[in-house]
Amino acid sequence: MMRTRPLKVALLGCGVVGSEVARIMTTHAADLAARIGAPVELAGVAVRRPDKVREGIPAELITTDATALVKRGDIDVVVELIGGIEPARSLITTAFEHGASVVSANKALLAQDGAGLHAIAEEQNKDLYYEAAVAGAIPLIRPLRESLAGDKVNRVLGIVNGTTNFILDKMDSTGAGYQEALDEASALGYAEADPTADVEGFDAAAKAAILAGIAFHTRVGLDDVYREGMTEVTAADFASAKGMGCTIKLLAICERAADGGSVTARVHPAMIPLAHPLASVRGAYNAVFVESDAAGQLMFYGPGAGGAPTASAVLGDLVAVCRNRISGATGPGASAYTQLPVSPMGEVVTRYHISLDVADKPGVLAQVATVFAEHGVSIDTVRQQGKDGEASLVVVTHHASDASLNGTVEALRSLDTVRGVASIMRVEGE
Ligand SMILES: NC(=O)C1=CN([C@@H]2O[C@H](COP(=O)(O)OP(=O)(O)OC[C@H]3O[C@@H](n4cnc5c(N)ncnc54)[C@H](O)[C@@H]3O)[C@@H](O)[C@H]2O)C=CC1
Ligand SMILES: N[C@@H](CC=O)C(=O)O
Ligand code: NA
Repeated sequence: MMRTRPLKVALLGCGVVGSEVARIMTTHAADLAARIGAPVELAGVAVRRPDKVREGIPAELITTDATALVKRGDIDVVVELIGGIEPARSLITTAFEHGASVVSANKALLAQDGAGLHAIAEEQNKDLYYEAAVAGAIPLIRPLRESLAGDKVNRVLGIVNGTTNFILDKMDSTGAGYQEALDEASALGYAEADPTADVEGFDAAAKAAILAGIAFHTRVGLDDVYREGMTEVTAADFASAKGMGCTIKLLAICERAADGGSVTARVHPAMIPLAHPLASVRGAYNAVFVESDAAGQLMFYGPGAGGAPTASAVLGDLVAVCRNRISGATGPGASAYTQLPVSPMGEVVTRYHISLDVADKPGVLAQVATVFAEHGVSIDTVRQQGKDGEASLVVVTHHASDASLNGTVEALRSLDTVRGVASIMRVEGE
């Protein structure tokens, strides 16, 4: 039966995502009411620039005082879409304290203080939902928190940043320059307010921290995630990758150790074989593999960024939270009972592609091979190309620990015959 009193929603931020949330709330109002069992009313919209024309949003709903809005006391759900740490954190906390549940897309904040916010939500018996915070429109948080709650997840691996995938795809498929591709991603609403968060891997690292915490029922901080961005990836790296039948993607990889006693989380560019499903993830799309004991391998794929796709995930959360308000229930809270330690990057084991500039003279190859052997790093393939007394040597290793590989590279740099280490890239997905 339809409840007549509407559920009141306060929207904080009306930018790329917020404006789409407001639009869908208006255009789909009747369907949302039918699915929830009560009308949902936009009761206030906090913005920074009140003079901007916002089609479809009555002027009387606009305010620049977000704090007063979340303190009103008649608000059922606060939808936080301003981003950043402050004032977002204080506004969410105040919202809980004044009786509202919260939907957010703010991965930076959730990675930094998800535990604290969950604790306040639980204290106040309110919901905190954030499907849009990881992999945009793709249902991933809810499947991990709910659908897979009876299984044991061992690995989460994928592309979780739309902007960098868009840039890498453009560089690879059209030969576009890095800056040109980044400008286009920003214009399309994919990039963060400061795109450094995307290209330096901070955004993907925040998502990895959130995913690892939920997947392994533990707490993984932002500082626990090893992070390398994609600004150093060059056209030469793409050429090398092509030579190996690979492409380059920025990956987030969260793993439970084989003995189950610890976890790792990392973000870095990696070569992956063209035949791997992640290689064909184009533009701002994301794709994430989840491996678990009973389900086996699951793949989640879809738009990872952009106003409307992200708004879809926000609206899904809004419906869930509204349903909970009506039934008097709350959804699942934080689950960090395993308290697994996070191992350092040095213990991660993977394969590597190393490109060296060396002197083109007899014995160099043997010298280089000896350094690898001395550090316990086994070589899979070596390719050598001569150029005017110099040569480039491309070594692909078998699985080795990051610490052994770093030791090898350090020793290689001290050889007279090694002029430089042109690039080091991990090889995943084989
Ligand atoms: N754009 C995307 O594809 C995705 C964005 N997100 C997240 O969604 C959130 C919003 O992102 P976008 O809409 O892209 O950013 P945006 O920069 O387009 O919008 C944020 C809006 O909040 C406003 N704002 C900032 N501080 C405010 C304050 N104190 N009071 C009122 N308004 C304030 C800004 O003026 C701006 O209009 C961020 O947390 C972002 O990380 C998540 C997934 C995808
Ligand atoms: N800037 C982010 C937006 C979505 O989370 C991205 O590009 O993935
Ligand atoms: Na999502």
